[in-house]
Amino acid sequence: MPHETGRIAILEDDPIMGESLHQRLSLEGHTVKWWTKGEQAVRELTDGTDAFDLVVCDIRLPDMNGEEVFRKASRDTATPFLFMSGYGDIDQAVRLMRNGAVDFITKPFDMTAFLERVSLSLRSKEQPEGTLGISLAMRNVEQVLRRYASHPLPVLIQGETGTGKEVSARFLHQISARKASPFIAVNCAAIPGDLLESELFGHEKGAFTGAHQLHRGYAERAGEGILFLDEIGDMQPTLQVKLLRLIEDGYFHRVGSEGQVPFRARIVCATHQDIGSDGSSFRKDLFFRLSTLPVRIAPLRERPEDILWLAHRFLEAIMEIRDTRVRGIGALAEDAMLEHSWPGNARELRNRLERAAALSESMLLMPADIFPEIVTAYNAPRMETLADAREAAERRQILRALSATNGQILQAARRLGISRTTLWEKMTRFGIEASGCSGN
Ligand SMILES: Nc1ncnc2c1ncn2[C@@H]1O[C@H](COP(=O)(O)OP(=O)(O)OP(=O)(O)O)[C@@H](O)[C@H]1O
Repeated sequence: MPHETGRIAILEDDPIMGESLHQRLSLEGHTVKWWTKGEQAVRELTDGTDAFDLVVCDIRLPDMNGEEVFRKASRDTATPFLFMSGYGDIDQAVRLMRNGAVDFITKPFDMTAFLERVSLSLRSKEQPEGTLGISLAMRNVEQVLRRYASHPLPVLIQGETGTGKEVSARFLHQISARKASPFIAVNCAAIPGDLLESELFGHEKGAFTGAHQLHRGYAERAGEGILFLDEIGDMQPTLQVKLLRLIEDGYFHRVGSEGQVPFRARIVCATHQDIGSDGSSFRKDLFFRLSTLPVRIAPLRERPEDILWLAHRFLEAIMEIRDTRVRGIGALAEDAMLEHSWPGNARELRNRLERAAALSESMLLMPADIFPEIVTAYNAPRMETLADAREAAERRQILRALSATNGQILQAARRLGISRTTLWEKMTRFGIEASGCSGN
């Protein structure tokens, strides 16, 4: 089973568990570091001497809680955390995932399952391949980002949770001249407000009790790259003022210093909140600055063309690294996916497929594999007219053909055995959008 290798840190106080994870990960070809104390982990994760691709972290530790370690180490949120939680810690683990951890696995687990989670976590931060989707909406996003790529101005990415805001920000980084410089991701909701200032701007030695040495913040460490401020809507008002000043002046002060540090990175922010609305308490002047170049990522339900396209990409990635019998998605499961409203967007789609691939016994995924909770309702006979049933089937078949041809309308029409004009007419009638005016 091919897999990614990387630099992995383990934070586990149990000597037997720690030793066995260390041995196994080393055997798999990873470079492994093992800490038994939270304080040790925080120190090494934040002093900038070593960079890790993944931290595998126990939630219960003798000196501090794994959540605390994650918060403190979120000074380097670019490092993904995979949590190992006991059954009673699941709520906490889920909360941590919402705050930026990549994944969690419940103890006790078997080693194969653990290694799969590690591979998936390592891959979760992989660079996008250059295409964000086949829907008109996502192609527009891609075009807009390509247009924005060469500017130094801030970009504001808005969209529901899980729509792919961070994926889009990383895409922007990859297609820009800043590619060779860092992409520093900061989850503003994951770092307590009073800590965020010194995390962003750094602090001088002796700036406050406990500031034993000079600390360079994210703004400095981003160099000439991208400073990605996720969940910007959660930033405290006092810090909003400082961010505004940084954008206007082009420099900032480390906490406890009068000296000016030039800011050379580009700011890209993301939020699922409507921070520009009248009802929002977010500073209007900052909003206008940040949203100079706005991008809106539509929810998945508004771009059904991307559902199967994403599903097949996710499944292929899962099949590459997982020992699964699954080789594809059955037609009924595809129908069910096209009918689902995807409140958790692309993240929900990925999670459902991961679970389905892990649990399914068959080669083709069935609706029950992907939607175990609604399968009864799905199987219940629904009474509809023949005309409605025919239209629904036609719509699904068109979406399948578009997914299989990466949104190429001429090719999709050929596959469907109809003319391009007929396909256009049907797509318009069914409210399906696609890119294709130009020679598609
Ligand atoms: N266009 C895409 N191509 C490939 N993977 C995607 C795409 N969009 C989203 N994903 C996957 O869906 C998941 C969620 O994406 P991402 O973290 O970018 O969303 P988000 O909008 O930033 O979420 P949040 O609001 O919770 O921060 C990730 O696993 C990501 O890899």
